[in-house]
Amino acid sequence: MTPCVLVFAGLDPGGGAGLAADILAIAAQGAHPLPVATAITAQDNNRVHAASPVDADWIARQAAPLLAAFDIGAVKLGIPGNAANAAAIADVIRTLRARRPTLPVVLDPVLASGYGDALGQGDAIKALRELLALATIVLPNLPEHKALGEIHGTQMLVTGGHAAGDTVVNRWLLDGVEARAWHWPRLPHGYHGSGCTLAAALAARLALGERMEAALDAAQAYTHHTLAQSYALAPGQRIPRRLLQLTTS
Ligand SMILES: Cc1ncc(COP(=O)(O)O)c(N)n1
Repeated sequence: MTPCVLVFAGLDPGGGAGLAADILAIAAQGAHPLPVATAITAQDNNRVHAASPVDADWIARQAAPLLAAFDIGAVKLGIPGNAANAAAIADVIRTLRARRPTLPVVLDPVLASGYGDALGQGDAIKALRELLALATIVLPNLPEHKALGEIHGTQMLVTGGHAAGDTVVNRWLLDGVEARAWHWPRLPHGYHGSGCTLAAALAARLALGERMEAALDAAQAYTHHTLAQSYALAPGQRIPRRLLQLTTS
């Protein structure tokens, strides 16, 4: 059966990040996305102009029919929008975990856009706190890792895209101790939605039943490929190519 990944994330109508990115990245792994909207945003490939959370009631309302009808193999968390939405998402996860205690939950702790634009209301770290405690693995970039610190009992993949150098080093930490590091050749551009792509692909791989190390391998290789094959819609950040191109030779 095709496994489902329940996604909580914001809508980027530019199609570069958030739900649109997650849907493509999950489908590309062979899993089925269940996209629950947490916020509506106004953005292009570079800047976030505005973000508005959905009513917190609508988190449970969107998720309820999905929980009733579908077998959920993993959860991917992007921006919650505000603290009330984060609490409602945490309730959904607790319901799912009561059925399946080992349910993988992948959290992309988005504190701001690449340019530092806000993606929600209120203190983003405070809103994430309850979700961080429920996550199986958290994928912070270097600035996010610095802001969050270590989270006891939670695995992390700290992505090194923000450091200098010809290689991007992604570090897998178990309780703060490095289990493995991956080295990827640095690509020459900036990308919109690369963090979303990696977290969504990882959640899909876990839903497909892969073990964490294999899933991390596959999700990073896929993400690197989407960046290497990226395309431009406008000057500035490029868009990861998340769907394979069919050749017609
Ligand atoms: C709705 C939404 N969610 C997340 C991001 C961050 O994207 P990135 O993966 O580039 O950090 C974004 N720009 N918009």
